[in-house]
Amino acid sequence: MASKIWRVSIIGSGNWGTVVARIVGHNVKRFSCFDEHVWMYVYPEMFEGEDLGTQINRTHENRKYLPGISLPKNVVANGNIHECVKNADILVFVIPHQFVPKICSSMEGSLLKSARGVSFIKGLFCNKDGIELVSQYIGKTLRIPMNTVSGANVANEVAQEKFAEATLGFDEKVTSRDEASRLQQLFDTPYFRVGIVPDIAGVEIQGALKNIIALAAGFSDGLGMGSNTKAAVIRIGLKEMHKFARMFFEGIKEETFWESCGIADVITTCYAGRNRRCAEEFVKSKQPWNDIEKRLLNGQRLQGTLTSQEVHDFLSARNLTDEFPFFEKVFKISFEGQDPNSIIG
Ligand SMILES: NC(=O)C1=CN([C@@H]2O[C@H](COP(=O)(O)OP(=O)(O)OC[C@H]3O[C@@H](n4cnc5c(N)ncnc54)[C@H](O)[C@@H]3O)[C@@H](O)[C@H]2O)C=CC1
Ligand SMILES: O=C(CO)COP(=O)(O)O
Repeated sequence: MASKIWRVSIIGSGNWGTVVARIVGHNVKRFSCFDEHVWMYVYPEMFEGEDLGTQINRTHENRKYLPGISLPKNVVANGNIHECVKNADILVFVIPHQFVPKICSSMEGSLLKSARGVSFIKGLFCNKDGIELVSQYIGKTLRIPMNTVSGANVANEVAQEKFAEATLGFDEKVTSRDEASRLQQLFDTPYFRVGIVPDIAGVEIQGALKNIIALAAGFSDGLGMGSNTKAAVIRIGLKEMHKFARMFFEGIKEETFWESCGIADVITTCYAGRNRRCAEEFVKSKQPWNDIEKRLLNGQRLQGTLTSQEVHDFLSARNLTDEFPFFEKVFKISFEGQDPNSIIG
């Protein structure tokens, strides 16, 4: 595998998906071990009277999800999932997690046997029956080895090349250090520094759960509380995130909580993320989540509300909601009309 030229496909072209495609598009030209063309799957939709993928290839800009940022010309948008993935050695998944099952089923039978994947998705599949990381779900469904990347990465800031860090998690049983380093090369730039840790679950679970903490931070902002309150929300949220990760995933390394995928992502999301912004608006406007998402995000998707529901279903099926009172409060404020003031105290 190490001497082969890797062809890369990006599955996703939303706000973060487009930034990841931009980074990869630049990086494959820097290293001879990658094919210089990068496919980017664009979910078919019309924008400004034109098919979005066609517009991206004409303008080299994703004007719907990342306006004002140019894409390198070697990133080629395509609305046909089979064509995007059939020759790919590396599949980079960056779509909202609710769309993963459908995308995976549309890819089945199209992949190279040697393909492998990296998930940049921040979400979780959990319900009353059990819990699964998104990367585990993709790996099992498509029968490919998976890795994961997560970090303090508000997309619009990374797009403007403002310095950020991220963490690449890999499983030492299926991905060698050499392969993990080559993946690191694919994503690392001087303004986007990617560290590697042999701990997929530790990296990924935090990326999913921090979105619940961000909702609480948004409630606090919506109530007009100050920074001490928000710091309290972050502290309590971090403790529950740590407890949840430890309780339901074996082998998570303590050091991973201190990487970009951990505490740093909680901080940035609680100050600059979409979940925070929509939660502030939820408290102020008292409108339903769907209306707020449509009004504020122009087609981008929230992950925290769904994750809050999923975590609640999972915990309540096991009579464990009392063990996670903070997550439970976020759920009740979000979906059962509980007073947002109850987030603290
Ligand atoms: N935006 C950000 O700042 C960051 C996002 N992430 C994570 O990356 C993942 C992807 O997020 P974004 O790229 O920001 O997406 P986004 O929030 O911009 O969502 C829009 C994307 O969803 C696609 N979409 C809409 N309906 C669809 C359908 N039925 N089937 C398939 N795709 C559909 C759209 O075509 C578009 O590509 C999420 O898990 C998010 O949490 C991670 C780090 C930063
Ligand atoms: O994950 C993010 C920053 O690291 C972005 O979070 P939001 O989805 O809340 O914008």
